[in-house]
Amino acid sequence: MANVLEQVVPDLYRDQCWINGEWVSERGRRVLEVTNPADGSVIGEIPNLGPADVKAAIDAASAAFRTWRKTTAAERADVLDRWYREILACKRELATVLMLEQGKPLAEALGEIQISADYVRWFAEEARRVAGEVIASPWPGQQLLVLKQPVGVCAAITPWNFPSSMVTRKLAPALAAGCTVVLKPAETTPFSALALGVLAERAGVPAGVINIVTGDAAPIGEALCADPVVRKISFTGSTHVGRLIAAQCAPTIKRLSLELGGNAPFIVFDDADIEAAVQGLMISKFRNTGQTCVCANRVYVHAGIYDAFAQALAQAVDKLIVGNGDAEGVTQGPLINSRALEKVEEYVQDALDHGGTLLRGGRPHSAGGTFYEPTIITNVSRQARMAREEIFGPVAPLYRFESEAELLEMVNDTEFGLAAYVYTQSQPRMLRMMESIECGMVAINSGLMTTVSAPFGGVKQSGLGREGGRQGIDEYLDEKYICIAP
Ligand SMILES: NC(=O)C1=CN([C@@H]2O[C@H](COP(=O)(O)OP(=O)(O)OC[C@H]3O[C@@H](n4cnc5c(N)ncnc54)[C@H](OP(=O)(O)O)[C@@H]3O)[C@@H](O)[C@H]2O)C=CC1
Ligand SMILES: O=C(O)CCCC(=O)O
Repeated sequence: MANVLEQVVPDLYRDQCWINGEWVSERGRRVLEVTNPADGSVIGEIPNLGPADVKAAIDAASAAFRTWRKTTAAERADVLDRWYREILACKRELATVLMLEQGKPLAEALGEIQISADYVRWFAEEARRVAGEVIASPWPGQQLLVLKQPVGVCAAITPWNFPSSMVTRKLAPALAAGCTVVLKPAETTPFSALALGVLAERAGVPAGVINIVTGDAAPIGEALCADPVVRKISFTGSTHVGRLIAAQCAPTIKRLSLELGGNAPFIVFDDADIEAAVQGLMISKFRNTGQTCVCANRVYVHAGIYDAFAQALAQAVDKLIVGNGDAEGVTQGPLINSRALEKVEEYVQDALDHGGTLLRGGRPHSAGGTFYEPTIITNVSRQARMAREEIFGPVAPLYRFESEAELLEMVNDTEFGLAAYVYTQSQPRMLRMMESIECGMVAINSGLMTTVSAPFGGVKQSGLGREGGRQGIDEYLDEKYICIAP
């Protein structure tokens, strides 16, 4: 009997990997079941590929690189543009796959598919704008040039929280630059990536330019990191795995883009528009049920408005609707799996043990499974684990501050440095904050900053490199200096 995905999206469902333009089955190996986090039901199966299959994918990418790198920017832009159109034409089906494997509400899934497509279009445009440099020579008659060339075979390892947009945010700039790719999507959410592969094939992406392998992350990751043919790895996921990948890539000195964990401060000054700040926090904190790396992780509220803000936030949280992604009006899906649920439960208990007070939620949701109640905890201690570690769940911890100096000391007291949010009406304060917070991205009076045209990424242990923006394509280009004597 056909499984759920096969029934719902027959044209986009693949339970095979894509290597050298062929759809490859498990070849007698184990298959892995993929479940819907909303109810635990099995929605499909994927091959659990081993190192030999990964090697075949790398070899295919290497062979394809020889010709793909020689295509013109306009040719690559045309292929990407066709991929963009195929994605948009299947927006609803792709959103359904995403919702079923990841759990996010359908409206959010549709939004993710739109931005996935937009990354492809953005980098189709950027492909044409890659330009080198001519440098003023210190030697008479000599020419000094800088060429930009594709890095080579790249590997992309993508997470389960944005199973579609993280794929195109990596693959589109790679292809635009002239690189070829081996993609390993998260085991929990592989079908969005495989469906994007189907559409890439329809768009005419040549065999071997994109290869998709599925299975256990550790051996596949190791094979990708160890192979000298792979010249770059782009990874999004936990800082823990990011460190491991960096260490595994050290022997072959690969280029790395690492988009890792965050610990975003969300700061509300006493001159802020409280209503706007609450609306911003609802987006920043509760989008994707708190499972984004830029989610507000620490909410700092000035003592003068702390109680009023907490009350307004509680009223907004009361309006959230928890449930299956396809149910009318649902805003909060399940957590990705039982490990994620346990982690959230532990962090909440720890915050309460450290003196925090529950204002809302604080328990698994009555819907069961991995659903968790949208939660607010006030008076959270700086010693609580959630002050230092990424919660990755629908929990808003509130901290009180009095002075800017005290605030900045707390805000920067973290190994992470991805995103920060500041709500204030004071321009001098905005300037001081945007200069002083140690992070890669600051949103001022806004709870959402991700867009294809801006460079996304962190400092400190939140990662290396930038994705999106005009910077995103540079991650896939090497610079070659040429010195020409007469
Ligand atoms: N920056 C971000 O957006 C993300 C941050 N996180 C953070 O990590 C926490 C734990 O989540 P978790 O899913 O365990 O995070 P992981 O870092 O384990 O998973 C993220 C990605 O890394 C892959 N991966 C896991 N182990 C390896 C490995 N040894 N080599 C190569 N790739 C590997 C996973 O593949 P597979 O799924 O197949 O195991 C997945 O694709 C979250 O609570 C959150 O704090 C998690 C995901 C995304
Ligand atoms: O969590 C991430 O790794 C990416 C976030 C993308 C977004 O903000 O939409």
